[in-house]
Amino acid sequence: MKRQKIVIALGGNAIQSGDASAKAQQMALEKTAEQLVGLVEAGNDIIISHGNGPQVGNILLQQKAADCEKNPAMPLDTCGAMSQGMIGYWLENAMDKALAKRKIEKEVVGIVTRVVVDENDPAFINPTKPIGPFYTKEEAEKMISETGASVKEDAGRGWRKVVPSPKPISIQEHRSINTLVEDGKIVISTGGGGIPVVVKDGELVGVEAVIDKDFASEKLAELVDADILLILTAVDNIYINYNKPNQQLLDKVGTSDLKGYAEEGQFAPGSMLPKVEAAIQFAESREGRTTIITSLDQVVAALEGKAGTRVSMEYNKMYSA
Ligand SMILES: Nc1ncnc2c1ncn2[C@@H]1O[C@H](COP(=O)(O)OP(=O)(O)O)[C@@H](O)[C@H]1O
Ligand SMILES: NC(=O)OP(=O)(O)O
Repeated sequence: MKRQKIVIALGGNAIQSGDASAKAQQMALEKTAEQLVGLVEAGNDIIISHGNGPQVGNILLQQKAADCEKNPAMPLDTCGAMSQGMIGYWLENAMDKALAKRKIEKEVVGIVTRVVVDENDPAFINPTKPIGPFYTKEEAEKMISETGASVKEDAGRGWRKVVPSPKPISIQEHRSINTLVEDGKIVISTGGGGIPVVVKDGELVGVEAVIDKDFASEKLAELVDADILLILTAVDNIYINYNKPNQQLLDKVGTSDLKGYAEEGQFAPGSMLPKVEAAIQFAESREGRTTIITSLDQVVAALEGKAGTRVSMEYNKMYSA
């Protein structure tokens, strides 16, 4: 396999599947790291990013539960930073352990990453990013009437608190991230989509938001000039007519066809749609760039072209030729 620079966006199931305890999440990340090390063993340079929706929502609830004069609740940008540090720390330990098992000597470095957004992004007046635990419809309605909270249905899975999710414009630490990866380090960065900041009077100021980690990973992949954006989630492939009797797996798809499928409404907003949009954006950002969407189990096979969905402009030409 040719050596490639890969930005990996880890989906929720790589960190947490039900049990939100530290132990369970650390164990999930150990399994995740075992798979990711396969990419390092094959000689690739990797930068790992990850989601934080469940974790940042839980941290926010913990803040509110403890809120008092001597122990004030922290704002959402700071909760995002906490989730980034927490998951980054677990991931560093998990990667170290998996590397040691395979006798690979590589340093793992976590970077606290700030992501610049636009303070006029329309997302600030239309919160859409689900965070924290799931609620029933009845619980959600009670929360809305009692607290005025923004709570919405999340892709058919239940009801969750929603917060603004502005689009990433730039990644403050991208040059240092690239220096580290070029120096052979495994870098963990842009966790939870990055800590959202806006530029005010020449300074970076945190804002109440959670950036989508697939969009932030895409931005990072462009900025570090990655070859591949690897989006890992719970399914092996993207499908059209997903979960219907005529479901069809996509293995290689051109960005033009994928845009068409998205316009048809093939991808659920809030779950597969942001991944598809990020996939198209990266694949179209420059000739030769590929996005792969697959599951953790298929990660090495997908890099070898034997699994997963590959998105590239190359396939537009192939099918229109
Ligand atoms: N057309 C589709 N093809 C594949 N998966 C889809 C599709 N539409 C919706 N999905 C769902 O989207 C999920 C991925 O979104 P989500 O769980 O939000 O991502 P994450 O892994 O980042 O937490 C898949 O596990 C699948 O259930
Ligand atoms: N920040 C973010 O996109 O997290 P999730 O992937 O967990 O929703």
